[in-house]
Amino acid sequence: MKIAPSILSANFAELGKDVQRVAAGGADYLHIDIMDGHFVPNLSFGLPIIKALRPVTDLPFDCHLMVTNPADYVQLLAASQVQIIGVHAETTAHLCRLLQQIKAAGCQAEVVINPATSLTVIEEVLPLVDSVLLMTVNPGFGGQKFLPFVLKKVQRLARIKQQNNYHFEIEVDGGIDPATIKLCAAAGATIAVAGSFIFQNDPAKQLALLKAAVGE
Ligand SMILES: O=C(CO)[C@H](O)[C@H](O)COP(=O)(O)O
Ligand SMILES: [Fe+2]
Repeated sequence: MKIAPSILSANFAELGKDVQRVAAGGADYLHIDIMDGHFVPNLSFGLPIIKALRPVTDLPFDCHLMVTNPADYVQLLAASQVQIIGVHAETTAHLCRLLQQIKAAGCQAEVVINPATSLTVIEEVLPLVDSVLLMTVNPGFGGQKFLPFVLKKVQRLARIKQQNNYHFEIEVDGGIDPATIKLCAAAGATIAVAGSFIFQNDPAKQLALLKAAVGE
């Protein structure tokens, strides 16, 4: 199980230091939540923050776009050396084209769905994607409670992946702590995003608690 700390819950007054702390603690990715106040009822941060953080760490940037017009940002994010671009299936009528644009820009394509969105919405594009992010909270805010009904969706996706010999990562995002990461790993998730759990205390210590919970 790989871990992607979400900087949404970092201390913004010392963001660079917090990023270095999670990198030193053994994080596998840096999860960056971009919110526009339209697709989700919250604002977070944008490209200047990504550009400022890029020289701070070699960790791959996993950019979770919670915006109504993700296609407008693909080129800008690729130019800012973001490795993974995650787009919500709910934001576009042309999901296949959007994922192709991400790949053509040289990035890994990640498709994201809300807790209430069915896997059937993304089934046809599964051969195209590098990762599938299943939201385990309703997107928009850190510190929310994990929604256990999504575990069945994780299991179903893991089964589809195995049956078709697909190679995408199965990522979960929201409400991850030592108890819920264990449930997600058992269901077949391969990457866990964690924000408030990691940054509520010493990030390296918190990362170690998550890894220990999944036997790493
Ligand atoms: O996409 C997100 C919210 O929309 C965040 O990545 C997620 O909520 C992480 O925060 P926490 O671990 O505190 O739930
Ligand atoms: Fe996220």
